[in-house]
Amino acid sequence: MNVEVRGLMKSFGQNEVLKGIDLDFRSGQVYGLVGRNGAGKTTFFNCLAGLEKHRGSITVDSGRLKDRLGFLQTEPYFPSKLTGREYLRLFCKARRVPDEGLDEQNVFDLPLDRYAQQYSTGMKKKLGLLAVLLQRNGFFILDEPFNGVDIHSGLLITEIIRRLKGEGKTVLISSHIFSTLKETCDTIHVLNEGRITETIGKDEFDRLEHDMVAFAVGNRLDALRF
Ligand SMILES: Nc1ncnc2c1ncn2[C@@H]1O[C@H](COP(=O)(O)OP(=O)(O)OP(=O)(O)O)[C@@H](O)[C@H]1O
Repeated sequence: MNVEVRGLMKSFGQNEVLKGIDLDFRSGQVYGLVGRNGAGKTTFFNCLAGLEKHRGSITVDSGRLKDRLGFLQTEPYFPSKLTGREYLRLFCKARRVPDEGLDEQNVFDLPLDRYAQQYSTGMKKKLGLLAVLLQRNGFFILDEPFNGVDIHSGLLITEIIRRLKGEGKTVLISSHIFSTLKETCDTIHVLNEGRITETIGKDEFDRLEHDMVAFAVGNRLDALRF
């Protein structure tokens, strides 16, 4: 699924968070979006998902984005009194895909008959991811998919992203853990003060990481006595 974003702008009152984003997302590609806390990554995702009003255009090569979008939010929301199994069924029903074989497809070994709201942080993330995977979407936005998940699950998620790419899906990830982006992405976009300031291909990931360490650490700690 190919998606073209042009001149996307979003403000909250006087706070101009996105000041004109132009990006292209292509089938079979994995994109990373990095930026400091508050840079606007989640706001950008919410605009793509149609959850926030914005200026600018989002064009899709076929159909409507929202009909093929799997959006894993940073903190997925779960209604009370809904079990993991019921949550997965609800997602399948929304896309009219079969909800059979949920136990076999429960690759994260989640306790599907417990209330999802009572899951741990990592379990909630994995349930949210499983739900959008079962829907067989074409475009995935994964907002911090590795946050809070254990090492085994992190490895599994890395492999899932590789396989989504192999299936020709489009994947957009944000993560504060650079190594996970290095392992999964083809391209990384840097969001800074409302604009995309750098777009980096695989061969430059090490250089970007080096620049980030230099900027983040530099001589900042010299004044700290511990
Ligand atoms: N609903 C809202 N109302 C007002 N301001 C908002 C709202 N949502 C986000 N913001 C502001 O927009 C800016 C970008 O926030 P956003 O959550 O998109 O950043 P982020 O890059 O995802 O940050 P983080 O890495 O911490 O998750 C911040 O200044 C934030 O306070």
